[in-house]
Amino acid sequence: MAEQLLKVNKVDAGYRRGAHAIRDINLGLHAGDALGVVGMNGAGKSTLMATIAGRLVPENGTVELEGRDLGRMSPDRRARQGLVLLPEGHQVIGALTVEQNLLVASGARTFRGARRRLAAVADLVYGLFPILADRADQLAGLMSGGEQQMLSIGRALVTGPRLLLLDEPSLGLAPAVVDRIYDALTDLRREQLSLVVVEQNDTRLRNLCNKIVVLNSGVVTLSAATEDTDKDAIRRAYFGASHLPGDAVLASHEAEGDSHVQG
Ligand SMILES: Nc1ncnc2c1ncn2[C@@H]1O[C@H](COP(=O)(O)OP(=O)(O)OP(=O)(O)O)[C@@H](O)[C@H]1O
Repeated sequence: MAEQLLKVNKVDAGYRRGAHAIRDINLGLHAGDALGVVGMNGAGKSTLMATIAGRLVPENGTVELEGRDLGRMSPDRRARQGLVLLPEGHQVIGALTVEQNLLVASGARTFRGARRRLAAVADLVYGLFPILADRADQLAGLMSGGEQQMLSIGRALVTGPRLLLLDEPSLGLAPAVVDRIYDALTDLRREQLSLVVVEQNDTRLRNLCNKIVVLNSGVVTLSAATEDTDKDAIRRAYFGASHLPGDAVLASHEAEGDSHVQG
């Protein structure tokens, strides 16, 4: 079998020595895979993403890219290797225009270099999100939450990722906007971009991703091919076998995930 693009091997990580927010995490991803990570508030999803991206150094275990232990490699260097994190919240510079945001995000040292990098992915970025082309000269800070999220994804794409980590890309967005974002992520998968996507709710992840992991209190409680799992199995892993709630509790979580108001 081909070498894994990403391997997370027995990782413990956290914010204080000995107090692990995530424990004994094992994950594997091949090129072209999309892995969905689901879990409730505080389950450890962002901690896992931060650890893969190099913002946190694991206390135990390793994160490997194509078989190479990334050790203490900085997030910037990981991004240059194609491992790019889009953290929670909109990652735009409000005082710059849409196009300037994309140029700055390219990381090129010269304006000409930035233009070249943007030109190389412009068809992809503007094809996914035509509104970014229409609003190229608008200040990013004046755009809606949904448009800012599209620009955030555009900024990540300009860096030329091979593996894109998205932390709750639907957070705070209206369902129609979330649909638009997930359509774009589906298109990116077709372009062979590998993805790890974190959400509190599994509904959209099950359509996008070929693998699903559920985190509960910092540990993996389910790890499966999406086709081998179903909503009930995810629900049990999500809440933990010792605490199976009634439908009302899950429904309220699902409603929370699907009914954010800002677009
Ligand atoms: N910067 C931090 N310093 C100390 N503890 C933290 C920090 N960030 C997160 N934690 C703790 O680590 C645990 C996991 O948090 P994490 O943010 O990874 O969960 P999450 O699944 O991403 O939650 P959410 O869906 O609310 O973003 C929680 O107990 C949280 O309180």
